Amino acid sequence: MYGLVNKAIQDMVCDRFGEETWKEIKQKAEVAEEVFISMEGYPDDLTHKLVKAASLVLGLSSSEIMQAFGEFWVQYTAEEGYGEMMDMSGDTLPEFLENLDNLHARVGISFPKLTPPSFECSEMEEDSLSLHYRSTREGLTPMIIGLVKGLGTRFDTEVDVTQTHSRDEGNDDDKFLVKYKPK
Ligand SMILES: O=C(O)CCCCN(CCc1ccccc1OCc1ccc(-c2ccc(Oc3ccccc3)cc2)cc1)Cc1ccc(C(=O)O)cc1
Repeated sequence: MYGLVNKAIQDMVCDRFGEETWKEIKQKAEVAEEVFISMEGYPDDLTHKLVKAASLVLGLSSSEIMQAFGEFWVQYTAEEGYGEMMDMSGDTLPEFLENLDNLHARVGISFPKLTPPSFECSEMEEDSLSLHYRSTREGLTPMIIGLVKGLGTRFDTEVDVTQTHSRDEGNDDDKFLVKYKPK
């Protein structure tokens, strides 16, 4: 995973809970890195250790941490220089979700070490769609719920996300019912 993800976790914790709490989380995660270099590749396990340690230190479940992080990521990356790229990926929540693989392909051209998940939309209705999420990574599914909620905020759209299929149940992807209503 690119360091931008770990840096975003650090910034979210520091913004919301302060530097001291972040130091405690890094210590508990046994992460020695002083800083995360956005363009460096880091083992996925480091990110999982940060989420686990944050869950213990903050007294929140890993799922709550990942959902909050997914929501934070949308605004954070828009502010960290990827806003234009995201603007090009759609003017509405359903459009953006349909273009998410193209967005990752564009990022991957500049940053070849990117190993993005794949997203596919199906059963498109006026106010709902099914979102399929496939990834080489385990355990980040709750982040997707937060990401979709973050897109609801970005597109000023009421959104409701419920997981309908899980890889844990032997499906080859996670599937979410996304209901949305532009405000
Ligand atoms: O892998 C999984 O199973 C779950 C992780 C899902 C995280 N994605 C979120 C995708 C997303 C969903 C909804 C709305 C916005 C989203 O992301 C927009 C986006 C995607 C990628 C980047 C990005 C940009 C540069 C990166 O790396 C850098 C950073 C600085 C300098 C050089 C490279 C890494 C990711 C920025 C915004 C983004 C992503 C982040 C990192 C990676 C990766 O390191 O492979 C792959 C994908």
